[in-house]
Amino acid sequence: MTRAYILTLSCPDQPGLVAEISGVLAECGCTITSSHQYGDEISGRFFMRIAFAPLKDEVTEENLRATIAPHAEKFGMDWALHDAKKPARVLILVSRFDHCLMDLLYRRKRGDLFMDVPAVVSNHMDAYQLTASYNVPFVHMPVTKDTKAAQEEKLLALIEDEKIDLVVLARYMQVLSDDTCRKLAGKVINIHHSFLPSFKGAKPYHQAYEKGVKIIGATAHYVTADLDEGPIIEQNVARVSHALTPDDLVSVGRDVERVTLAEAVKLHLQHRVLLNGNRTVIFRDQ
Ligand SMILES: Nc1nc2c(c(=O)[nH]1)N[C@@H](CN(C=O)c1ccc(C(=O)N[C@@H](CCC(=O)O)C(=O)O)cc1)CN2
Repeated sequence: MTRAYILTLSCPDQPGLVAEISGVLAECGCTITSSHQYGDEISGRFFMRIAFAPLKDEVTEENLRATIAPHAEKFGMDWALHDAKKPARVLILVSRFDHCLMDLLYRRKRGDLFMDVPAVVSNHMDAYQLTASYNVPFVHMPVTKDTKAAQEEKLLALIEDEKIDLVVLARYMQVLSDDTCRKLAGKVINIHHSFLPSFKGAKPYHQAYEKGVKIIGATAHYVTADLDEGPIIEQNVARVSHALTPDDLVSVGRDVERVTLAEAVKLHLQHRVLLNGNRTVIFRDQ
């Protein structure tokens, strides 16, 4: 099987970074298949994503890491090397509304999302049938004010036991604790059903209706302890009119939400999203 890797990195910007990294990969007998870089003038940081393939069998992930490490240290890089042929293990959390869950499971079945889904977790039973229809294990974790902490401990144990790489909140309507957010930093993506920063909270469509907006949207972002404030990955919008009721807005929003979340998950799985403080750098292939 042909091997392929993705290197992502960020560091203080300075001359010679691209030459240094491409030189290291050439030294390892690797060919670069795609490369994106960006220098943020305001933060002074440099960001890079390189997809490459070894041309020699003796080049392994282990010796690639050993070769890259001293060069990365020299430049103070935050870096990660990913095996592009290894599917990520993704845990999906959902409450009652299953449109985003259905979209993710369908795209995985079609091969549009390169991931394994060891389980779906929900605080309700509404999504059980859908999950079962995709032969994915369903874990029911009801949450009340009294059981929230204990249920989050069970969730963290499941994430560890299943070696989960990414948690997706696909309309999961419980706020994760600060401690859980810290432990899972950069590994949880949420779909918020508004065009953030407008209409934060649990009922954005009703807020939008009351405001009489002409455009509604959805926002996929990394989850932080600050509700609906995490780094934004993807956003989309749809035009609406005065004639639409709050329920109509919910209906229009479903398609915007599922498309926005699926795109954000795809970008993350392809290691095209790099964190830049509370913002993101997105390296799309077109
Ligand atoms: N730590 C975080 N946890 C979660 C976030 C987040 O940004 N940070 N996003 C939410 C999803 N969400 C909006 O996108 C959201 C979900 C729920 C609520 C809310 O107020 N929930 C109430 C309970 C509501 C219910 O039981 O139906 C609450 O938790 O008291 C606001 C926003 C997912 N988690």
